[in-house]
Amino acid sequence: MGVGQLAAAISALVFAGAILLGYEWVALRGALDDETRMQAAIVADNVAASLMFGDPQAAGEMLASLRQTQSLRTAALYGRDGRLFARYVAPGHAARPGLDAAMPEVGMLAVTQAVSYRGQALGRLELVTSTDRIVTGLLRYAGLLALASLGGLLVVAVVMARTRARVAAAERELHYLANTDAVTGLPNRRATYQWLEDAIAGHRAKAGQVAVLLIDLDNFKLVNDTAGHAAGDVLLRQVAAALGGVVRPPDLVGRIGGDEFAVIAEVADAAGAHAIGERLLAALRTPFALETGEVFATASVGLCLYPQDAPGMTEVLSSADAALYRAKSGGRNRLVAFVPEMTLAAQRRAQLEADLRRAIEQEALLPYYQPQFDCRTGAMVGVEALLRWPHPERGFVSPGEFIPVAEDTGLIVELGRWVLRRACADVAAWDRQGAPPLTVAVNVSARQLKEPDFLGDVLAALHTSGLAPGRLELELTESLLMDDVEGALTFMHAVRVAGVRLSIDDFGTGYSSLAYLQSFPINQLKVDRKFVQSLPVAGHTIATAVIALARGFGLAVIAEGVERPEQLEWLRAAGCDHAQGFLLGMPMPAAQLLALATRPATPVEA
Ligand SMILES: Nc1nc2c(ncn2[C@@H]2O[C@@H]3COP(=O)(O)O[C@H]4[C@@H](O)[C@H](n5cnc6c(=O)[nH]c(N)nc65)O[C@@H]4COP(=O)(O)O[C@H]3[C@H]2O)c(=O)[nH]1
Repeated sequence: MGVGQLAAAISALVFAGAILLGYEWVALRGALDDETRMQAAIVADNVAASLMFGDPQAAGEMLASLRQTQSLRTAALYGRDGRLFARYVAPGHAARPGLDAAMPEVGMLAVTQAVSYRGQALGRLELVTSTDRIVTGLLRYAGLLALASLGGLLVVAVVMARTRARVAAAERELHYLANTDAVTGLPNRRATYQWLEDAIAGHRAKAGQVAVLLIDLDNFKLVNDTAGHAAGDVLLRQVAAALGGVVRPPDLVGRIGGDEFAVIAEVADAAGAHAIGERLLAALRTPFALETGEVFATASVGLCLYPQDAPGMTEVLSSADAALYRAKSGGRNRLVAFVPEMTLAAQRRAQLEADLRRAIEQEALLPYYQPQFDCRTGAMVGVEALLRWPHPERGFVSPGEFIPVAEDTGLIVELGRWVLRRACADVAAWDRQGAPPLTVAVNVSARQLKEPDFLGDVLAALHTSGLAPGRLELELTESLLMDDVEGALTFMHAVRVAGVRLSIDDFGTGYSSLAYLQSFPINQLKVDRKFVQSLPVAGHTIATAVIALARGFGLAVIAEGVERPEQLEWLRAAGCDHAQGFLLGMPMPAAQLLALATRPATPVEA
């Protein structure tokens, strides 16, 4: 209990005690008054005869009988003329001056009673009693009250002190929980940002810079998915320890997201910040030991300096984020420092995302179709569906620009579902309008494959359009397959059972191992246009190898990006089954493709 509270409690108790004592005084004094009056009435009756017969001795004896009454001080009987007739004075006390003495002394209570006989006034009797007994009782009562109050105060003070200690401990616990990451024990996002805010606020007058390094683990998701969450937590703790080993107080390492950490350090200049960034990368390049084996948790690091690169907390964070994004998109496992152009790129990207969201809502994107031809017969055998986005201000935006945004934001799931439905519906409609039975290849993103009901989406698109499953070909990229081999295999087997065809896009550009290739239930390999473009001068080694590989595994092979007749000629001679490219047909709107497909002669013969 604080001094102020104690004083308030004591004042309240004193006030309450005073009211109680006052009340008690009035009550007890009233009782004494009643008692004395009653005595006076009895004595008055008894002394009436003495007064009437003028016998003061008998009256004095009668008054003296009151000696048993402890508090009585004097009893005096006055005649009709007001003269004293008889008196009793308690031993050790003085007599009162007379009946008309105005007020009784302090501590005394005086009661007068008329003495009469059959209605005839004979005189007056005055009894004076002391209130000492009441005062003594009240003092005792006040003492007890004070003792009880003190005891109560003591108990309250002890209880309050304990409650306070408990509240303080709970507050400390809450503060810890609110500011600490439960897995690593590092400051969490909130505490890290608070630290940054304080560092910026405290820095203003100082020289040097506050460096913000955002660290994103490159392989964490893979570890979490393959080795389980417990292993993921162990890895996070080891990473936290490794980062902590690089940074010295007062600099801070915090965990600000699933696999995102931040380091806030006060440095002399940009070189100092770079040095920390490099040390962080080096610390994460050493393998971490998990129960399932060693893993490498390399990281991408984005660096931004306050005040050199950004004027405040929000800007410094978004700029570090832009640098981190650049580090990730630039191939990961690297440190990228913020440069002003990144802000523009980030703004452009954010704008693109907003525009894309709107375009998807308004179904403003278009499926274009690029024809695919049989290299031997020259007949059109299929199409590849390629998205086009006619942007109201920017004209056609390249899928190379908006597909990664759609993938990052998850918009690709909805977009991909829509393309699937449109592509199947368009090809089925062409059938009805006299086109040859074309296959339609649709690109699939890794994110779509991870959707639990992607297979359901594929089957629904086929069912709604009425297209035979064998006419739909899903194009999967090598990197997509290697991202989650088990998941991809499960999906591939299921979709193949349904009769849908599978093709590996951009073959030769990823890291697929031949062992995997053997286990993938695919129908076709697609030679990447990078190899086709340098044909026939260069690139033929890989192109020949891919064609041979396809033959070996009993797969069809298609070449994309055929731009020149000699490339087509080379592919035809090398035994490539199908070809697509600007030479044979540009990606075009559905109506134009239908016109081309229903035309008697095919361009490959040209
Ligand atoms: N230089 C050259 N290029 C040629 C030639 N013939 C065709 N191309 C281009 O090559 C790309 C082939 O598509 P991709 O490898 O699947 O690569 C596609 C694909 O990965 C992605 N994409 C496009 N539409 C979709 C879609 O609906 N879903 C998904 N997930 N990705 C899509 O965007 C990428 C780029 O698409 P586009 O810009 O349409 O670019 C297309 C096409 O226009 C040629 O002779 N020379």
